[in-house]
Amino acid sequence: MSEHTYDVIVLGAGPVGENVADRAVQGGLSAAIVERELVGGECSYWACMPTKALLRSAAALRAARQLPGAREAVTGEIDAAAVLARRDSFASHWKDDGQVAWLESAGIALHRGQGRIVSEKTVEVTGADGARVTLTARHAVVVATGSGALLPELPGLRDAKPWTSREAAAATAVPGRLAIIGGGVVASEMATAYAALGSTVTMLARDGVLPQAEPFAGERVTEALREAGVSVRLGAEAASVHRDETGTVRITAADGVETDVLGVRRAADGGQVEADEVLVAVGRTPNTQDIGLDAVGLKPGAWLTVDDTLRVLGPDGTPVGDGWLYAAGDVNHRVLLTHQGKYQARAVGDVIVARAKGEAVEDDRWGRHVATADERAVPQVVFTDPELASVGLTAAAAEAAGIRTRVVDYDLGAVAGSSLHADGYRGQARMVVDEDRKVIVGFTLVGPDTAELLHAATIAVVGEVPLDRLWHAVPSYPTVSEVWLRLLETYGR
Ligand SMILES: Cc1cc2nc3c(=O)[nH]c(=O)nc-3n(C[C@H](O)[C@H](O)[C@H](O)COP(=O)(O)OP(=O)(O)OC[C@H]3O[C@@H](n4cnc5c(N)ncnc54)[C@H](O)[C@@H]3O)c2cc1C
Ligand SMILES: NC(=O)c1ccc[n+]([C@@H]2O[C@H](COP(=O)([O-])OP(=O)(O)OC[C@H]3O[C@@H](n4cnc5c(N)ncnc54)[C@H](O)[C@@H]3O)[C@@H](O)[C@H]2O)c1
Repeated sequence: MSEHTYDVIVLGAGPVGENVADRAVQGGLSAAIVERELVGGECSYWACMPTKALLRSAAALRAARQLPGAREAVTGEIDAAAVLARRDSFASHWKDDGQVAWLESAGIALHRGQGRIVSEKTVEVTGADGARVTLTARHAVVVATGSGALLPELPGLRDAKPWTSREAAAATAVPGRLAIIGGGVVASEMATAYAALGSTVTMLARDGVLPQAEPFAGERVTEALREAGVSVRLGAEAASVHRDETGTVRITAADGVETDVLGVRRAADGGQVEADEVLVAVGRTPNTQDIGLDAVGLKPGAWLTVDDTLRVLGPDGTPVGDGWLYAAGDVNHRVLLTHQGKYQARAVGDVIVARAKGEAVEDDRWGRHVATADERAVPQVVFTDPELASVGLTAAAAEAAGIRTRVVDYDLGAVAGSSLHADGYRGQARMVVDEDRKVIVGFTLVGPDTAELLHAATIAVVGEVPLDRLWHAVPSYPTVSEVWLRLLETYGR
C-alpha cells in the first residue's frame, strides 16, 4: 500500500471539490483530490450542463417562432438527434480528460477510487483494481462528495428500472411517453425538455409545480407546460409502479388534492398512467453512505452539518476533532446548486489556508471565510420555458422569517422591452421589500429569457442597496430590465 501526505485532501472532484483544491493550492498549500467516477462530478456529466443543452435548442426555436419575420424562416421541426448530439458534446462524451488536464495545470494531485476516512486526517482510497493508497492530511480533509437521486420506497419502483436525473440527462433516445414523478426543479425542466423533443409527458406533481417558488411562478410554468402538451396532474401521488413484459410502465396514482391555478381545491384524479419510461425526481440523498463517517463518530448516509466556516459538526454541535474536517457543496445540504457550492468552496479553501498559516479568520457576517449568501441571498434559474429566475426570500419565506414586508408585483409583459423581445410576451416580476430597512430581500421573475436579468437583483439583495439609491440605477430603454423602474414606481417614492 502506498502512502502520501498533502496539506489538504478533498473527497470528490465535482465542481465544489475542484474549487476547494484550487483555492488551497493558490494559497500555497499542496492538495490532492479523490474521485471515484469522473472528474467534474454530477454537474458536468449528468446535471447542469447536459440538461441545459437538452433545453436550449427548443428555447431558441420558441423565441424565433414568437417573432414575425423570423417565424417564417423556421421551416422544420426540432431535430432531436441533433439536440442529443449537442448535449453529448456538452457532457464531454462522458470523458474527463479535459478536467484531468485542468487539475494537472492547477497543481492538484488526483487519486482515482473510492475515498474513505479511516481516522483523523487520514483517507484510504480503493481503486477500481482494488489497490489501496493511504493519504494523510497535514491540515484538513474536505468532504465534497455531492448527492445522488433519491428513490422513494414505492412498490415496484426499483424493478421497473426508473430513470433518475442521470438517465434523463444522458438519454440516447427520446421516449414516446415519459411519466415524471415529482414537480420540483428536475421534474419541471425535464418535462419542458422532453415535451419539446417530442415525448408525450405526464407529470405527477404531488406537491404542485415548483412549490418552493413564489406561487405565481409555479402557476405560470404549469400553464406553459400544459400549453406545450404536458399532462400536469397536480396533487396526484404515485402509489405503485409496474413495468410489464412489453416494457410499458404503469403507474398507479392515489387520489390527492389538486389546487388549480386559481387556488380552487378539488379531488385530484388518481387512476393509471402508462409510459415507456418513468423519471423519478423527488429530491436528493447525500453521498455519505460509504465514506467512513463512522470512523469519526458521524452517521453514514446523513447530510453533514457544518458551522459558519463549513467545518463539520459532531453530534455535540462542536467541530469534529480539532476542526480538521470540512464539508462543502450538496453534501452539507445548505444549498443544492453548483454556483452556491463553488462559493462555499472558495470560502473553505481560503479559510483552510488562513488557519494553516495562522492568519486571522474572517468569519463575521459577509466575511471572506463564510458563505453568508447561503442564508438569504441564493440566486437560482430554473430553465423551464418560461424561465424562472429568483433570488433571496419569497414573500411567504420573508414573512415566516419575521420580516415586515411589502410585496410589489408588476406585469413583465407590460414593459416596452418585453413587447419588443417577443410578441405576446407573458411574465411577472415580484420584489419583496423589507419595510424596516427599505431594502429588497427577495426578487422573482418568470418569463421568457429572464435568466440573464437575475444578477442585477442578486447584487441588490446581497448589497442591501437602499430603495432610494436604486432610483438612481436607471435601466436602459427599451430593455426588459425596465421592470426595475416600474416596480419602484409601483412601490412609490
Ligand atoms: C438534473 C440536475 C440538473 C441540475 N442543474 C443545475 C443547474 O442548472 N444549476 C445549478 O447551479 N445546479 C444544478 N444542479 C445541482 C448541481 O448539479 C449540484 O448542486 C452540484 O453538482 C453539486 O456539486 P458537488 O461538487 O457538491 O457534488 P457533485 O457534482 O455530486 O460531485 C461529487 C463528486 O464526488 C464523487 N464522490 C462521491 N463520493 C466519493 C467517494 N467516496 N470517493 C471519491 N469520490 C466520490 C462523485 O463521483 C462526484 O464526482 C442540478 C442537479 C441535477 C440533478
Ligand atoms: N436549474 C437549476 O438550478 C437546477 C436544475 C435541476 C436541479 N437542481 C437542484 O437539484 C436538486 C434536486 O432537484 P429535484 O427536482 O430532485 O428536487 P426538488 O427538491 O427541487 O423537488 C423535489 C419535489 O418532489 C416532491 N416530492 C418529494 N417526495 C415526493 C414523493 N414521494 N412523491 C411525489 N413528489 C415528491 C417535493 O415536494 C418537491 O417538490 C434541487 O435542490 C435543485 O435545486 C437545480
